[in-house]
Amino acid sequence: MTATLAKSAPAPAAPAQDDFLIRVKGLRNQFGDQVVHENLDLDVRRGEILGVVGGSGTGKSVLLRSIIGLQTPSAGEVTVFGESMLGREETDARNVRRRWGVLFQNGALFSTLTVAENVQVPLREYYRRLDATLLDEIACYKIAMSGLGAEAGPKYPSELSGGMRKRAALARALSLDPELLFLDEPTAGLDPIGAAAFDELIKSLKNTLGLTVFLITHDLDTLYAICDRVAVIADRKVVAVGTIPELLALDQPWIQEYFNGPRGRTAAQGAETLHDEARERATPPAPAGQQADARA
Ligand SMILES: Nc1ncnc2c1ncn2[C@@H]1O[C@H](COP(=O)(O)OP(=O)(O)OP(=O)(O)O)[C@@H](O)[C@H]1O
Repeated sequence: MTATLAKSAPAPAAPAQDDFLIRVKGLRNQFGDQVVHENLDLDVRRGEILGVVGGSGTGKSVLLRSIIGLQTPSAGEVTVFGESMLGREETDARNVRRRWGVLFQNGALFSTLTVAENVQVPLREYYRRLDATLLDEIACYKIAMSGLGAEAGPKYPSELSGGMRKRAALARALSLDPELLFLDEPTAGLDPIGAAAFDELIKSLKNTLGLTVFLITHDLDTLYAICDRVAVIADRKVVAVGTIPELLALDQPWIQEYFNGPRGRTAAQGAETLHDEARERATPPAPAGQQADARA
């Protein structure tokens, strides 16, 4: 029976090795007696927005830090762009690091530098010979890409709203034209309209620049609006990865509570409404005669 089904409906081809930009295998992280990750596996596919969710303290940020080399795991393997990230020489690691951008949870902007100077920090680190005019031009361009006006460039982080600081941090994360973007709770602290605008920005940057995005979030609306797949961390490991419908079909208590709780249902309804509105906009109105027929 199974064989017949397999013949008539072949399973989709498994992604090739180089379709994975990030591969984490058997990761273990421990602080004192506290084991945060045990035998954690995760693959991130090229070109996808992967949402990473889990309860508070389940180790989402520690996972991000392990992938980008800010946290040395006690066991496991992390490869990014096919390169092993653990135990690398600093020069090698720098060459890999320049291919990604990171937006940390609190933005992590340098408070004594203006927005434009913040954006220039990675450029100065990697391209020491760039002249001041070019640095200014690149900073202007990145600031515009992140949706800020040019007037934000000479401002200090303390002079910006929370949403503007997120965009400034995003401009800095984009400064080296990354292929891969790490975002740690990018919409936390934003009002719903600001959060939705930020989601749209991430989606359009992903589409226009061909980015792969690793996105930690608690924001259900973000998951529905922009994530291709979602990875769920619980019990110290990734317990499931898939599209939201795939996750909803699983009998996993945290997943059911998260997506089917009151907030999850509201986010799903919101996504459905947006989907319907988009479909209506995309459907050309029927000719007048046909409309009359339909009403009759
Ligand atoms: N440098 C550290 N030293 C000791 N414990 C740490 C360190 N970094 C993280 N932890 C602990 O590891 C656990 C996971 O932290 P992490 O910040 O990854 O959680 P999270 O899932 O991102 O949480 P949240 O959703 O609340 O941001 C927490 O219990 C935290 O206290």
